[in-house]
Amino acid sequence: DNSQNESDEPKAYTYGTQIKRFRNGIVKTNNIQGEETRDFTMSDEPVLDPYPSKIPYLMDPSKSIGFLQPQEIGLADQCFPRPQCDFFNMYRTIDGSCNNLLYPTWGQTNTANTRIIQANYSDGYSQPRKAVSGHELPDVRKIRKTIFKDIDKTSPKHNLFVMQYAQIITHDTASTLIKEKGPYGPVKCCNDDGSTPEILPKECLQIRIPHDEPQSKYRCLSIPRSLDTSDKGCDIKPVRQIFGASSFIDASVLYGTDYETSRSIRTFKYGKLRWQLGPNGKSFLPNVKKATALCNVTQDNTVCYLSGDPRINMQPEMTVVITSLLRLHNYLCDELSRLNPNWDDERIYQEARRILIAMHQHITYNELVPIILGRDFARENYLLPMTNGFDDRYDQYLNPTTTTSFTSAAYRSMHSSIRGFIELVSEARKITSRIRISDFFFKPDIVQRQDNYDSFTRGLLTQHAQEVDQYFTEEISESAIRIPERHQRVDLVSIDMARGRDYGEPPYNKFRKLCGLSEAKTFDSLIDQMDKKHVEALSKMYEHVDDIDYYVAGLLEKSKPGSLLGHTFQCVVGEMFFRFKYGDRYYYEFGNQIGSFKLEQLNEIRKTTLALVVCLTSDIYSVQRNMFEIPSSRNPLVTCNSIPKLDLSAWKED
Ligand code: HEM
Ligand SMILES: [Ca+2]
Repeated sequence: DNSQNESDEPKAYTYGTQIKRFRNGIVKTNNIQGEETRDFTMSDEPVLDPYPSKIPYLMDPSKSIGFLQPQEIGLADQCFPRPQCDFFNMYRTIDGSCNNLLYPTWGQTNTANTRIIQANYSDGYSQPRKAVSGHELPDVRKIRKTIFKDIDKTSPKHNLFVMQYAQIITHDTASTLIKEKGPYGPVKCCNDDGSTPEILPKECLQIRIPHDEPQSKYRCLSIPRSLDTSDKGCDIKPVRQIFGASSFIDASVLYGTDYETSRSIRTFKYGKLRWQLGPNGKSFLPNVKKATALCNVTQDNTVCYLSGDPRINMQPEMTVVITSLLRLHNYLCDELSRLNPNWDDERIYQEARRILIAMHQHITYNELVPIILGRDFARENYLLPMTNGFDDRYDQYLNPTTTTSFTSAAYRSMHSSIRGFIELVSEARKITSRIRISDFFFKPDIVQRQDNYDSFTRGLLTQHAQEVDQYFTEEISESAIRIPERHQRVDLVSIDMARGRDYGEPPYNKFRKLCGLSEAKTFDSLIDQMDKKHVEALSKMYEHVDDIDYYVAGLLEKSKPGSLLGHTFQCVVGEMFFRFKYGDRYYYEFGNQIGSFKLEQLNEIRKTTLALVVCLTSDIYSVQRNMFEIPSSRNPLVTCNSIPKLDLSAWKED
């Protein structure tokens, strides 16, 4: 009887039918009309991981313990009204609703995150986890100061574009909302003068400063807890977090996730999105010149951009890449109106949006995913796009909703790849200046000064990323969101750990089990995934091996061959990208769906590269083909003229 112990017994029946169904689809290759891609960008790339692991969904079901039952995964669905769906809508909705026609709230904005392992709250409802002994877990700031120091270790091969595109995927698929109102008014986790409130409101996460750190009265780190189903008056147990973005990889960062925003950024002429001309005659996102919590302008003549996502002004490189998507959208509109002069604004907007999303998904699965997860792993788990034909593996029973384990730990680990100083680089690939990133949080003005836009982009292509490891730049762990007038500094790494506890993430050991490893009985058994010194660090920090935070141990794991991530992060991120793909009815490679492309259109989309997008949307003359790797003799700069273009004539209507 496995009803007694939630996660100890194999649940062969969990997902049984769906697994079989998907597996049949895969095993019987005659079901697939096309071929999986082999290597696109580097044909001589060797196999790095001869034994790539499988994501939980594709693993032997008896091993994928820890999964919730389908009805538990969809537990929060009952909290939200069922939207009315138009079954014949060729285009995605803005908020992601009705993507799944059976479960129309799956992936929809302002619904709840889902989980892949049952939550671990100390009260079974919403209070953060405690140690097995019943004591408090170690303070996150203490862990941060002891284990996650600032040591410079750059990736030999990968550039900062990996970091930046990865963050775009984050904002596309997740947006944690926070509790803003408590019973006694707005939630304040830190006083205005930067000191800690004497009684911390229960809507706040306690982040204590360890005693051996220099103390200051004005050093408050506490942060609000995230908004959850109980705030929406929905009493499910344990709570689920509400998120403010559509789960699907649908460029909602550019287009918005609610109808009001999406309309506010449209011109309603020729399908185009609103733009303004920068001083150099190039288009930039609309400048709203309005200070908000997420844009720190003090004077009227400075810049605050508007786009589909409020985090657009967070840091300049984010702004640069979203600006390139804006330019791409408007370029596509020009091309489509030239081909189809009779199309109205709505038609052009929707078609350009559909093409842009497809290009964005293609870059994600063809270029980014193989870098983050490893090409062999990506191939093993059916994440690579096909070279021709349609894919018919849409799975209506696969829930694409963003999971808490992905956002609070596995994918957040890439905060480790951030550089503290950002290089601006000339066409001759000389560094022309270097900025300190914390000077430019929420101050995007710099992007449209002189030719900075191009220089930032070249910087993303030539500057090495940091390794995804236990080291984090103090630019984010000591000064992210430096607000000088409020003496407030934030430690993003401590927040990451605290957020995991806020979400009720189970400890590391559960993820070992989920991902096909054995549950560690003692600290020493962790040695299969990490160096001895890390095992020791963990055993000094935590009382019990079952206490270890997933985020912490995951970052200490050795990375898998060809991947930026260790075993359990690769597993959970892999699972998520699988769901974002096979759970998205509008995924660009699917045939036989209402929103499917024609085959000749699909084959054009497959020519998309990040190189093409950068060439189309900037004044840069040369780029490397493999855009997420540093230029080298194997990955030389080539002129933009030599990058294959898309021929949009397949979109011309008779
Ligand atoms: C300079 C760059 C970046 C800054 C300043 C930054 C900052 C932040 C902040 C302030 C949060 C919210 C923390 C919270 O309250 O829980 C966050 C969340 C997050 N970040 Fe970053 N981040 C950066 C880059 C990245 C990158 C490269 C990734 C790559 C995957 C990433 C992944 C995430 C994820 C998954 C979340 C959770 C999102 C959510 O649930 O809303 N971030 N980041
Ligand atoms: Ca989205």
